[in-house]
Amino acid sequence: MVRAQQVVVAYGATTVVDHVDVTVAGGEVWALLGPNGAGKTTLIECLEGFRKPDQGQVEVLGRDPWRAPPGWRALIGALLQDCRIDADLSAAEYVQMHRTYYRNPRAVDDLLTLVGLAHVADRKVHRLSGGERRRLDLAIALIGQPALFFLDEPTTGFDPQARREVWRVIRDLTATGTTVVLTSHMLDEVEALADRVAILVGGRVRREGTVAHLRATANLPSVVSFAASTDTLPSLPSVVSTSRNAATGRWQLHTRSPHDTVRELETLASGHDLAVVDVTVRSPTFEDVYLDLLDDGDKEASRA
Ligand SMILES: Nc1ncnc2c1ncn2[C@@H]1O[C@H](COP(=O)(O)OP(=O)(O)OP(=O)(O)O)[C@@H](O)[C@H]1O
Repeated sequence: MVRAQQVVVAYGATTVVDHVDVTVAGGEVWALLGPNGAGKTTLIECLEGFRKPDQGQVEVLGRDPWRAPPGWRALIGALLQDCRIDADLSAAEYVQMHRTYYRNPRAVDDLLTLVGLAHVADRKVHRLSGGERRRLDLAIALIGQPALFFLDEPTTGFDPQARREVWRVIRDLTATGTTVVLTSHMLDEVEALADRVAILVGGRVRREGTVAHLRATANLPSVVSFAASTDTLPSLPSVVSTSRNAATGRWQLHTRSPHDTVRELETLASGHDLAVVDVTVRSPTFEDVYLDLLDDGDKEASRA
């Protein structure tokens, strides 16, 4: 669906996309992550045909997006970051107005139901809440039944329940073969939706793979934490490092095998008649993994 090779974009003397390769297969959710200013929007604009790369080849649905015919654009849906809706129309009228731009538009009712806005179909657009407007953006982006869907921060401003509803809409789309290119700073969203992730730092892809692959590569420790009636602890074989929270007095054991650590802790407690209570185990989140990879990326960039 998407193939980009050695894409370079520079603004004046500053290269913001630096020899990037992208491959996205049909029906896949491919997520692009990276800190502010990493070059994500610039790269996505090249894939959408809104920007011509200075170097490299881009092919989307078999065409160069920059020179693609109008029929090509009808196969692409895009939910941009800053859609501003300003109209004295109802939600249904607003969708209907946009339907006239498409050859095979989805029905208004279907679209409003799909994004959970059927109950406000007759409400004026300017009276919709922020989250409802964003859902209306999503409805508009889905009118043409796109084969490839660009989603930029799709759930910004949504409440937790609404976010999950949008995730469901996205999963339903991919189940019917739609391919999704997602950019988001919300790592739980990326973890919930993405089949593959690329991490862009300083215009270069520093890491790529499934969330599980990125987790395994990072190999971050879990934390076993507990309260205990002691000021000293002997070292346990599975523990990488030990710390104690001065305010709460809780112990924290950093470990790559939390099961072993809990077992060793039980043995220690029973052997020394030690009261160990309120034991919790926290695995690294995808956010921990991402931040760790960014640290590594920074080190690699400074070495380069
Ligand atoms: N028209 C322009 N002229 C000069 N510099 C630009 C222009 N557009 C973007 N930039 C710079 O290029 C870099 C990459 O911008 P881009 O918008 O692609 O980043 P991003 O990863 O999408 O960031 P964010 O997460 O903040 O949206 C930034 O440093 C930005 O300031």
